[in-house]
Amino acid sequence: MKTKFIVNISDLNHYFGEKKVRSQILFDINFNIKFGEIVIMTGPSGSGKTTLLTLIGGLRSVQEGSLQFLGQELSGASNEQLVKVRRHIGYIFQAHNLLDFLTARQNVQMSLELHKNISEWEARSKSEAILNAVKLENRVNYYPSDLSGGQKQRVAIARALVSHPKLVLADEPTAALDSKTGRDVVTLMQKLAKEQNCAILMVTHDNRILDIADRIIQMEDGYLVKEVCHLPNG
Ligand SMILES: Nc1ncnc2c1ncn2[C@@H]1O[C@H](COP(=O)(O)OP(=O)(O)OP(=O)(O)O)[C@@H](O)[C@H]1O
Repeated sequence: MKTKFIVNISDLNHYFGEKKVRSQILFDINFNIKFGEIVIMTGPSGSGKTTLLTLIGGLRSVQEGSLQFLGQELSGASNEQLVKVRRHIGYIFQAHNLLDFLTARQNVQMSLELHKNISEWEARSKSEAILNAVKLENRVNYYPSDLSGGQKQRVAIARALVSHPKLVLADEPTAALDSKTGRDVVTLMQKLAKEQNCAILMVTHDNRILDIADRIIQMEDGYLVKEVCHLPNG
């Protein structure tokens, strides 16, 4: 049966450490993400947001409970299966994580190189097109050190979206930006994601951007404590 959810989590628990120092970080998480939906996750520092994001992203192994991505169970998945899952996901982090020795285009193109059936010419032209979409057409050959914070974050958005992922995971993408630039960056993410029917799960402490969400969820001490649905302008 085809699932309407891109992510489907039930009774998920997670622990760090072993034996006596083992401590539980996530408790009984139940939550879904629909195709094309923008979900914002908030909550105090240390409440487990990044841990949950990395589990959903196939960047760490599920220990207890169920986490399905596109209907595929990630609990007990092999490394190979996790690598395949990651191809459907774009990642955007606070510190943009661009490679300094590659130009804007090369940084974007790198993420297409995971997709082996794309020729170099095609990868290059797709990369230039998406840099165009984030209004960096005149910065294609610039290195990250010659770009502003907002421009770097736009390259990171282009890199995350160039392969048309089903889901983008963003961890505080506006943290290093002033409020206007931060706003522009998330508006752009929202626009591109809606065009591509790509879901976004974004961790943020930035109250000024909450209105771009279809849904807001809140973490506290490892629990998902609150969910606000159907915002008026979501
Ligand atoms: N690799 C690790 N080993 C042990 N404990 C960890 C590890 N990673 C995170 N933790 C602990 O797990 C808890 C949740 O951390 P997490 O980074 O998920 O929180 P967060 O809500 O994303 O915080 P922040 O908003 O500060 O980024 C914290 O108490 C943290 O110290």
